[in-house]
Amino acid sequence: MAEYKEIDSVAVIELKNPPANALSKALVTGLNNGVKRAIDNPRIKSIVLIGNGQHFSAGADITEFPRVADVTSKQGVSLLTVGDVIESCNKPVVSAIHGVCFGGGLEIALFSHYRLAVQSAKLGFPEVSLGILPGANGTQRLPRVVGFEVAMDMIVSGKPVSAPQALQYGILDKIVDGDLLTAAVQFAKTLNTVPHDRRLKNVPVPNSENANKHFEEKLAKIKQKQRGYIAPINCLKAVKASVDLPYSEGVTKEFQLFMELMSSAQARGQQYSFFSERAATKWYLSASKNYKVSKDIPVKTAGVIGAGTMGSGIAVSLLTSGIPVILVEQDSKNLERGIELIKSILQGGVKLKRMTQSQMNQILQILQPTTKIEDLQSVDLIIEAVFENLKLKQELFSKLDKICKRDTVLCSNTSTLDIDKIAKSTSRPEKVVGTHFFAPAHIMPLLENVYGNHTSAETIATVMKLSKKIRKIPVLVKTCHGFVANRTFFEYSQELRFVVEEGLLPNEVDDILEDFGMPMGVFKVNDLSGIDVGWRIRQEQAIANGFNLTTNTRYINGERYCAIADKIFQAGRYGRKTGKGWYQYDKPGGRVAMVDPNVNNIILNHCKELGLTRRKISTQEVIERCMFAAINEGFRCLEDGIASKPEEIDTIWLHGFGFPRYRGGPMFYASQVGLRKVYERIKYYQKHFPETSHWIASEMLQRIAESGRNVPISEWTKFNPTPTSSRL
Ligand SMILES: CCC/C=C/C(=O)SCCNC(=O)CCNC(=O)[C@H](O)C(C)(C)COP(=O)([O-])OP(=O)([O-])OC[C@H]1O[C@@H](n2cnc3c(N)ncnc32)[C@H](O)[C@@H]1OP(=O)([O-])[O-]
Repeated sequence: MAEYKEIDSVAVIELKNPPANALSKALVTGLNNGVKRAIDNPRIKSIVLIGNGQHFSAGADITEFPRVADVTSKQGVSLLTVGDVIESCNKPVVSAIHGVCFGGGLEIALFSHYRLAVQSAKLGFPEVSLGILPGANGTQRLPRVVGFEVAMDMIVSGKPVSAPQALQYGILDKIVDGDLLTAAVQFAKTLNTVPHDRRLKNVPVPNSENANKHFEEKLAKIKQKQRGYIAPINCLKAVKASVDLPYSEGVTKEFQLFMELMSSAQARGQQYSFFSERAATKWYLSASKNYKVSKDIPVKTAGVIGAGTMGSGIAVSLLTSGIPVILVEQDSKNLERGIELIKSILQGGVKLKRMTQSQMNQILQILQPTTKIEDLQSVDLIIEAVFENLKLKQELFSKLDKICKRDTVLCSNTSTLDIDKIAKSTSRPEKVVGTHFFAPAHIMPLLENVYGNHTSAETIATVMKLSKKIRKIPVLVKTCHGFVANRTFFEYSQELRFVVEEGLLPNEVDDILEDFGMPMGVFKVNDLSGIDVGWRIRQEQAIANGFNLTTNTRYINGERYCAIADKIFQAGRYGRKTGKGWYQYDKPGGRVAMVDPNVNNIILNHCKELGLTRRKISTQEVIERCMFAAINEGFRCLEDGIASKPEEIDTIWLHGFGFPRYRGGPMFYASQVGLRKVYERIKYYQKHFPETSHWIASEMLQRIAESGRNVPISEWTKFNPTPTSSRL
């Protein structure tokens, strides 16, 4: 776990816990033993700490977190005990850093007396994203190196800094070229004693004159931008303690704030999210088709068809990852508009200093716009982003099948359509796959990849690998109407329209959702995506299923239907783009949403016409109805084999819909509420709303709820009544 060796007068202790040298109990004990052995050996004059493999250390071992005392207490060997041993050691200790040096790893480095790194190293305190704070004195030590403001920014944001930036801040003493171990040993040999100010607890926090002002400003920002999150606030308070209190009292304050977080439900949600988004990327169809064994086709060139908002965003994701793109539109006017869109997205990146003008120009060099679809004949992969219409997509795929080389992967950016129906129009169904991007495609992290009955493992491996290359979080699901994202979101939003029909106004519902932690209420989301878009989808579905949808429709095949959204559409209110939808906006395309009495009139008149008596609806009822409807559908996705584990559904909601990370995702939320209670409330709503089939409880949910025990999420799928053998 920690390997000890001696190079002349230098003891080298190598942290070894693949893949990221997480500081497990065993590693920390090994490190402690190693440092003590070096201290006891009179021939040893200095000590080098270095990481084995790709990283120095990714920090404390998150899998051990439930045992809080092990991580922080001074009993047994904890990060703090070994930290004290390192800092008080009379032989100079040098941390030699490569890869990542995060969290507890950086705390070890800050207990060390000197820090060296290679140019590519990254250093930071990501704890805030796990719902905690750097509880091994990181909040007290970093400010003593970089000052209050920089420490506050680093710890509250959780964002790492590059080695050159760390050198500038004074976190690093030196950046070294060539072999890190050789350079670190050489450096360590030049050291004899440990100067007083190399033990950070002896050093005052520099540049802290304006700490109160910075504190207040940051607090206000957190409350506005990270509404509901408690970790950033405790991180901020802990860093402030480094200025307000002597070191020994500061660490006590840090411990108290740390324990508050560690025992919170938010930390459980955020730590679950860390593991669930990793679990979600591990796809498995069978022993011979899974993320471990299936080989991908390298994507060296790509095509994007359709240069609208989605197509342009997708092209930007590929281009900025270094993949040359051939962008196809049907005429030069649309193509020109797409190019301008791409340029304006990239220009935004330049403005935000995410790239330089010259990098932007280089990116544009690998963009090849064209109106000739034949130009796609030799690309490795194509993503189609045309209008959401099955016939149109089938015609396009049939054409591509004839034009493209045999092993080109054909992807559809459909958000709902059955991949098998699209694949049927080609002679290569094994090469057809869904890549459902979320708008804006160059920003939203989720990529819902969808396989059909004939999609090959090689094709799946290709899109899953590509997703990571273009910095997306991929989830693989099976084809069906709406896949997981839209299937579950549909039930959530439909239930909220019913709530409006029964008594609340759209802004009242949105306020409740935003207080719950959603970044935007569902009616604001609707305005953003376009009320006309939803209307068109409903109309197409109605035509496909042979019924006539009017603004008087109340039931479809016995199912409750709410026509208020259709009435909003009929009033010419298409959403933000027209300056009015469920809300009134400051201008067409504007962002400031205001309550509009005209909308309230449409809703009230609708209820009057139908003879509906409106009632007061509690916050609890609103949350239960939208969340439990989505959760029930999530269980049905598991039953149908559309999702293979609850973590996939949660990752989709976290990264596709901005579900609050501290609640883990809807399925984790259900586990926290308790599945017995969720099930009972679903039964209750079924009794009250028998004309809504999404209240028929999933059999899988029922089985778990009636098992009489608290089944952990990892075991839920064992209760699947209809297991699809290939997915288990
Ligand atoms: C005392 C209190 C104060 C201290 C608090 C802390 O330090 S809090 C900690 C603060 N630190 C963080 O928050 C850092 C979190 N980690 C990261 O940011 C990234 O994992 C990475 C940059 C280290 C590697 O990225 P990458 O894209 O190359 O790879 P990848 O992301 O797929 O990970 C590979 C495998 O390593 C696993 N694993 C990783 N770290 C840990 C860990 N700390 N623990 C356990 N496991 C960890 C990960 O689960 C995965 O396992 P799997 O699925 O293969 O079984």
